[in-house]
Amino acid sequence: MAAASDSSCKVALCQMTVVEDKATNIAHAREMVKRAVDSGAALVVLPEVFNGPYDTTKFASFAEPVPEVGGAVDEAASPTLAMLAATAKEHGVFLVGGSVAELGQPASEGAAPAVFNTCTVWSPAGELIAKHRKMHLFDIDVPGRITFKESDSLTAGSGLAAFDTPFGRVGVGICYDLRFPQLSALLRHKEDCSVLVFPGAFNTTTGPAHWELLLRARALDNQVFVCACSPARNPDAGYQAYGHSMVVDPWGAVVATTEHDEAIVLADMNVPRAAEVRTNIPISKQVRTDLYTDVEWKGPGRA
Ligand SMILES: NC(=O)CC(=O)C(=O)O
Repeated sequence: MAAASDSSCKVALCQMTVVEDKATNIAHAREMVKRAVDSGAALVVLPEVFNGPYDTTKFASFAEPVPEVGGAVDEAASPTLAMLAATAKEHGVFLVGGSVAELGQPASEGAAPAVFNTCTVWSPAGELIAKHRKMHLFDIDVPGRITFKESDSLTAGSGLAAFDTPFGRVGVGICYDLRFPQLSALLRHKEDCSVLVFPGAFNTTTGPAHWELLLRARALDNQVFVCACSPARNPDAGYQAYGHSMVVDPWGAVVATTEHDEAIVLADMNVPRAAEVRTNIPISKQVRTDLYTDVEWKGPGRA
């Protein structure tokens, strides 16, 4: 395992090119993780849906069963997860395995199996230590630019996922989850995370407008490190990923990023910096939770 003190950690975001062929993607992810570890990373992150195309008509055919936290991988049924477990163990790193389409149980008897967009996290011993099912599905319609409806083929998750490391507690969300400040706030305040990791795949419409803004906002309003890993742009793909994988510090500054081509983004995270920023600007202590319960809106968002 790459040297990591108790407080600082080198993170690597593997902005990999994803193609139509699952076996090629699995082999390529394994090779990029190795390169990241060779660069000194102790925490390695892969992109959203890294083992196949980001395409609602194809999620089901790429889906694999995902065990519960602590469970064993069925190597024949879940070759992507088998690779993640083995690679984390081989290199002794924490591996945030981007996301894969997860083959779940049918919602009712006779129904098709539910499919989730699921991030798995692997310990340096190769154990599954966290699992997050994308909580907010990416259903948008920007006429003439992009229409995407994950809910055509995916089911939303409902739980929080976080894990402990020697350098601090890390929370996980996936892509569109970034747009909901409530989830990041829960990871920060309920789960006590100092680092948030988001495998994500914004696109050439929403990426330039919102990606950096959202990552910096989540870092600043929670005073945490935010690490977001995208696929590289593949000109042959139906969905054009934005790229620009990025690490933002608790002050809201971008500390490492790239363009849209394949790359490994590396950053040193001095995790105690999060506590320092919270002392400098103590919004967690100044927050008026005594008032919000009286005035809080508990209904759905207004259209
Ligand atoms: N792909 C996503 O889940 C989200 C996205 O592209 C966006 O919010 O924009």
